[in-house]
Amino acid sequence: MDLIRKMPKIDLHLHLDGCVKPSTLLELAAAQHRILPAPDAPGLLPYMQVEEECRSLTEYLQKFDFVLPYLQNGEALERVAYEVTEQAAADNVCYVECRFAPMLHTLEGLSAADAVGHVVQGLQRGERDFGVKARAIVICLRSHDESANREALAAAVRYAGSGVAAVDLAGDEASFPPSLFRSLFEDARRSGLPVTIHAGEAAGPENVEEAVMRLGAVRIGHGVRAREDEAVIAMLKDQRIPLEMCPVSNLQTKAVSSWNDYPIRQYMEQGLLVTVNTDNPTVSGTTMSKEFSMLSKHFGFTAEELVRLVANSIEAAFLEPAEKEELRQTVAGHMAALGLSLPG
Ligand SMILES: O=c1[nH]cnc2c1ncn2[C@H]1C[C@H](O)[C@@H](CO)O1
Ligand SMILES: [Zn+2]
Repeated sequence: MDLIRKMPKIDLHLHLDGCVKPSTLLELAAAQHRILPAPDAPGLLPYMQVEEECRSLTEYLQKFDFVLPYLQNGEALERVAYEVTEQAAADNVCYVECRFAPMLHTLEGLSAADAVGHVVQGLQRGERDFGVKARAIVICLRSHDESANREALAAAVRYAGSGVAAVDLAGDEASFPPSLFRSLFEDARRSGLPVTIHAGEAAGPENVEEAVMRLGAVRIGHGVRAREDEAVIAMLKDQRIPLEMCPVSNLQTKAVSSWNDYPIRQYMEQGLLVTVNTDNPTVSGTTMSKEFSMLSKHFGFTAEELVRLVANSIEAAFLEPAEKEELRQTVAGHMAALGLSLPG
């Protein structure tokens, strides 16, 4: 566990509104003169974190409704983004891609572009203070209409290359298949921003295929159910599409029924480019170190195998080649100090 904690790690799939600290929520609520249902951090946690008995992605997503009312101004957004980098540094995560849906933060008059601007500012301040590299990913939501999603996309394009690294599609996968978003993502691709899409989490492998082949996704969020179709697995392998797997979250949302059933080893043996991420540290009660510990506990992952996952994340990162090389050098240096070598 100590080696896992010290190991330099990368988190490519983490939602801003899924990692608000209860202690921060208390302060945000006080500053906004809002009443919370509990007076202290331990009392708030059950409102912000799923229980063992979570039955589905739909139930999991309800936890986000609790924090969103407090994330409606620039100061709050900048603060939670800053704390993403602080939390990353505390777990030796040296690069983080933090995703969020700007339209969820416009309920009190903030524009989508301003929301993105504040998050980017928080991440950049965190980069300076904590020595963690950070980029934002802008999420379009499955439950939002075309015009809301176009506003989110326009905000992403405005910050493309200056803080925003990609666009994503998230939300209720079971009710809204990716095919509904073809025209939106055609425009996203035209803008030059890379695309990652949540798929194969709460619906089948056809969504993974659609996301890659029709929506132009160059990475897939989760992809757990891709295993139900050999042709989809072959496509992911041939096109070297990274999977952003989030083991603890995937168990909670019932993308799989048990650890025994989790296809991570199978995917690695099939030659897929697997990365491991947290999804929502507060909602899921996890950290990168916990994710790696679970893999070591349930699948016997060795230190070398965990290092391979970190190397995969470097390959999958939405960074320019020179920045990626710089990240590789940093990670390789930290690994070497622990007696570990980063594969090329
Ligand atoms: O695992 C997930 N799958 C689909 N949507 C998700 C997941 N985790 C968070 N979200 C949604 C809820 C958040 O409010 C939104 C923006 O971060 O993204
Ligand atoms: Zn996610």
